[in-house]
Amino acid sequence: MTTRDLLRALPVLAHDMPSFDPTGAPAEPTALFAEWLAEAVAAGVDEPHAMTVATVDADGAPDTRVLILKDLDAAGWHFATTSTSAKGRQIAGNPRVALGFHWREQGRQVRVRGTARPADPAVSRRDFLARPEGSRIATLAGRQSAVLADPAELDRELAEVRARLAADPGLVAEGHTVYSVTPASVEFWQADRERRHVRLRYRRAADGWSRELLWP
Ligand SMILES: Cc1cc2nc3c(=O)[nH]c(=O)nc-3n(C[C@H](O)[C@H](O)[C@H](O)COP(=O)(O)O)c2cc1C
Repeated sequence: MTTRDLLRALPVLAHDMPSFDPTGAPAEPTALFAEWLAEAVAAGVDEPHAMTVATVDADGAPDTRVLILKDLDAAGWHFATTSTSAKGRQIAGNPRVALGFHWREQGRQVRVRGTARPADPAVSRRDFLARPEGSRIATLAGRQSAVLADPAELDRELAEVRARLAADPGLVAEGHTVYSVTPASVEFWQADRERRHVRLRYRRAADGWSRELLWP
């Protein structure tokens, strides 16, 4: 079987999915996102807090990777990473980002477009200290996205950091940064088996949010 045949034999949006009535949608996109996230968790969606984060580099070329959503509040969607990583440098050069969530089991997609801002250093510090030991060791070993010339170097660094952390449990990785994404637009997409998908887009307006339906 060719890869093409393999791909074309795979079903898509063929399972039972919830319906979405946009007429009853809340005025704020964060409220609808919180509802959908809670429903995704209740439905047993695997890693519903994993999202694709798109950035652009200094040449305007897009880049994406998966990150974990750490919080959602009035400031927006939060994630944590290293400011000196590829994405951290890209955000420093151009803070415009996009987030993508895909909750396969429910046929749902949420797209957020907005601006990322680093949180107060005290917030990032608290976030770091609340992380499991393994995550702290990995971040303290640092240099995310730099070229790894020799895997043995990583093992040495991890062992060294583990010893340093045991001696000083309050160690904080300098570059660990919480970013919040202030949304400019948020789109909620609900699949339909008959392909009559529902799309609701919120756009920031002078006095709150405008809401509009989109053709599927
Ligand atoms: C499910 C999943 C969750 C991840 N969560 C994070 C995260 O919260 N923070 C992070 O820095 N990298 C996370 N990663 C790794 C990133 O996808 C990426 O490889 C890393 O941050 C380097 O990205 P960059 O080179 O674009 O800076 C995660 C990867 C996966 C698959």
